[in-house]
Amino acid sequence: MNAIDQTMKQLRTSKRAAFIPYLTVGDPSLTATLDLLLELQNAGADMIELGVPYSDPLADGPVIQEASMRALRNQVSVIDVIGLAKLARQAGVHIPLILFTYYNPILKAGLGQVFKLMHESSIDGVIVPDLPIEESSRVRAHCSEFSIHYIPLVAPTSRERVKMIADKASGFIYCVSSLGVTGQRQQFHQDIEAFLREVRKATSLPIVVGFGISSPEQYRTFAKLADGVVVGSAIVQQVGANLALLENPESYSRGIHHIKAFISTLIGKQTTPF
Ligand SMILES: O=P(O)(O)OC[C@@H](O)[C@@H](O)c1c[nH]c2ccccc12
Repeated sequence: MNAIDQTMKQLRTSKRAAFIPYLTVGDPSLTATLDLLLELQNAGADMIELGVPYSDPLADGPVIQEASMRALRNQVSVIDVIGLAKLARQAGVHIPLILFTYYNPILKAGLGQVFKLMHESSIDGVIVPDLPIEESSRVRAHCSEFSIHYIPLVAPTSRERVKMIADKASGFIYCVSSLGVTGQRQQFHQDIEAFLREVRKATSLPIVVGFGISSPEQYRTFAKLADGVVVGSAIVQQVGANLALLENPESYSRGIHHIKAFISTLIGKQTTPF
């Protein structure tokens, strides 16, 4: 059984939604990302989305776009991201890791090579937001070869496609809460609850919701409606806000602590004083 399945099974027993943070890997450095992975795990993350920086992130808002540009200044490639996952495993990150990448970087790196390396790094799932399910057979074949879950996105506008997408999915279904691009928001799609109920009817897989979730209230609301909640931009924004601290060895741990405090508040855990 894949680690994602085990985690979702345990969470179902304890009646708790998975907390799934997203980070842009290499922002502002690979070292900082490695430390943040450990901090996220300590703060209560149940799985983590490892974002591959990309020059044309069409589904991303300004926060993740800027994070991608910062990481690309360090020339972070999809191979570097997979290599970091391996280092994270050696450093004690044991929760499931999901590679989050646009299609171009893995196509250019070679799907066979990418999936072999992902397997060696114990990466448990992959999300490719710009790969339509109709064109995903090659990626899904590589996923099956290494028992890596292929996690598709479904949007409130793709209702008639939900069943077809769900039938080709594994791990969980990623339901985006709103139309448009990633980024913190006050409003979500007007009938998001009905949409989540429809997705639940179309699959026996866990359903996870993401897009725009950035406050403890929003987190609590969605944690009741889904089996997992993804938070990306709000956390990536905290990395951007603490860049100066993170880029100076003297204040680095203070920067990490600020991000950790934000996450603890977001998911409703008490923080230890610095
Ligand atoms: O950033 P947000 O609004 O919290 O949404 C999650 C998102 O970051 C992450 O899952 C993601 C990053 N890039 C994406 C592109 C498409 C869909 C989802 C994503």
